[in-house]
Amino acid sequence: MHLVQGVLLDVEGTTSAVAYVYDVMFPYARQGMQGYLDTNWGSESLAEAAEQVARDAGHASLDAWRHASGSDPQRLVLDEAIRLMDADVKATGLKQLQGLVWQSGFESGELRAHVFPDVPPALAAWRAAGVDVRVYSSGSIHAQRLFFGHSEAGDLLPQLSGHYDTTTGPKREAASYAQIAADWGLPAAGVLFLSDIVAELDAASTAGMQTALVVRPGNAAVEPGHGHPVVETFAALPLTGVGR
Ligand SMILES: CSCCC(=O)C(=O)COP(=O)(O)O
Ligand SMILES: [Mg+2]
Repeated sequence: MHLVQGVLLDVEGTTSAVAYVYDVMFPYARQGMQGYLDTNWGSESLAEAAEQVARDAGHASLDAWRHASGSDPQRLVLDEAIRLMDADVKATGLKQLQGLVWQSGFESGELRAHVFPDVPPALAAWRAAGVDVRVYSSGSIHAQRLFFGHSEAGDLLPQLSGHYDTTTGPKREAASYAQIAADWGLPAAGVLFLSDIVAELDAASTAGMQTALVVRPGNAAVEPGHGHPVVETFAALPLTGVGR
């Protein structure tokens, strides 16, 4: 492994169990979506997410969608959110909506994010060694901050120096990783991207990043021959950075 100045982390299947996201967080969002829309329709953050849902659905705006369909905009957004959740589509607008619904769960303590036990000590060790750690997830930046701010291991946000979501670009496109490295101010080759998804690692590698496939309990099996180094724990990555 070459010199690592920054570590870029995927969440689901990498820092945290797929089962926590699918069995706890997604059902929480699905059950709470209609009530959240009913209570908060007209709020600024919900309006922004609703506009993004409309754009993701191919409309110029929510108003344009309403005109084209003749339907109530709140109904359009709810139906589309449920359709996307049922199809497990990680669309930017849906992820923004889910983050808003999760907020009260994380803040009340009803939700506490799972992290694998090797994650908190590795984050602390990497940071102490001068390695900058950031997150790139399909989950919105708002959701990421709630997640790592309310984990089973406590508040991990002080160990993280940045967050990226799909507003930067899709996780399976090399341009997204080039954009992240540019925003970070690091050469792509100085960044190690850790993920459970080979297509994401391929995209990061095409952009020039170092990569490792993270294999965790409960992850989907990965076909051999992908060419990425494999780790089962972050403890296998005793990185020594150079600071910035
Ligand atoms: C960090 S927010 C909850 C996770 C989430 O909604 C998600 O879609 C995870 O996607 P990832 O890109 O981290 O695998
Ligand atoms: Mg993942």
